[in-house]
Amino acid sequence: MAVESSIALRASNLHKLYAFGETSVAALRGVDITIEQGDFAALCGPSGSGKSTLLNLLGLLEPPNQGEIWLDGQTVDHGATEALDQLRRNRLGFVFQSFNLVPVLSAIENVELPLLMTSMSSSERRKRAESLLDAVGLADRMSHRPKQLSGGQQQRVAVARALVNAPLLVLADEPTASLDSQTAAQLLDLMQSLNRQLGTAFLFSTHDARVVERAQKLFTLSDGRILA
Ligand SMILES: Nc1ncnc2c1ncn2[C@@H]1O[C@H](COP(=O)(O)OP(=O)(O)OP(=O)(O)O)[C@@H](O)[C@H]1O
Repeated sequence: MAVESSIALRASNLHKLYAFGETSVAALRGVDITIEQGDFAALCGPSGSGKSTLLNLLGLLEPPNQGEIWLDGQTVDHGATEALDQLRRNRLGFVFQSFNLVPVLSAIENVELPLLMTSMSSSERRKRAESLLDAVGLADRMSHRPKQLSGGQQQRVAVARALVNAPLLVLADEPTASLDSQTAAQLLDLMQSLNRQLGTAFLFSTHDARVVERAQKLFTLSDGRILA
């Protein structure tokens, strides 16, 4: 099914069930969500309401038990592993609460990582990674390893890495949760300015009221459903 071109991602009637032994948990129970190009959107809700599960499904990291996802106008086929990997690599970026940088690589090598699977030349890769590290204010930290950087700086590297493949949408799971409030505010300023500058859509989950305030769009999850 084709969807309108201003829509970055749409999901309909998503269900996710986790089963273990005789018990199971319905983490998502019929979620509909639309992210338009250029959105700066937040997903909030109490612990256990399904925020991470929803981000994992929208990030094509896990398949739903039921429901459909359209990304960049294409219906996602969860069985087509290679096409799924390619779609994820080319159209999505990820930021995690715990930064998830590779400790033995420098900041610039971490940012270049998503480009290694593309046909881009090494000089072009380096140029893109440099320009993104510059954009996140880390031009003077390119050769530092993650442990030589502060938490806020590490998360900036992660934001640069998420954007290096020029994705349509960045999914960020509690991106400010490991940061103090001042650093969290600076990271949000940065994400917001990159959102405006590059037109990349952002969807981030959060518990933090200050993060929620910045969002143009707010989705509230409760017990596996999005509240109207
Ligand atoms: N891999 C898994 N196996 C089994 N149950 C899971 C798994 N992942 C999540 N769940 C369950 O699904 C429900 C939703 O979890 P999820 O992590 O999506 O919530 P959340 O809103 O992100 O919570 P938090 O804010 O605490 O991170 C919870 O009841 C959780 O225990």
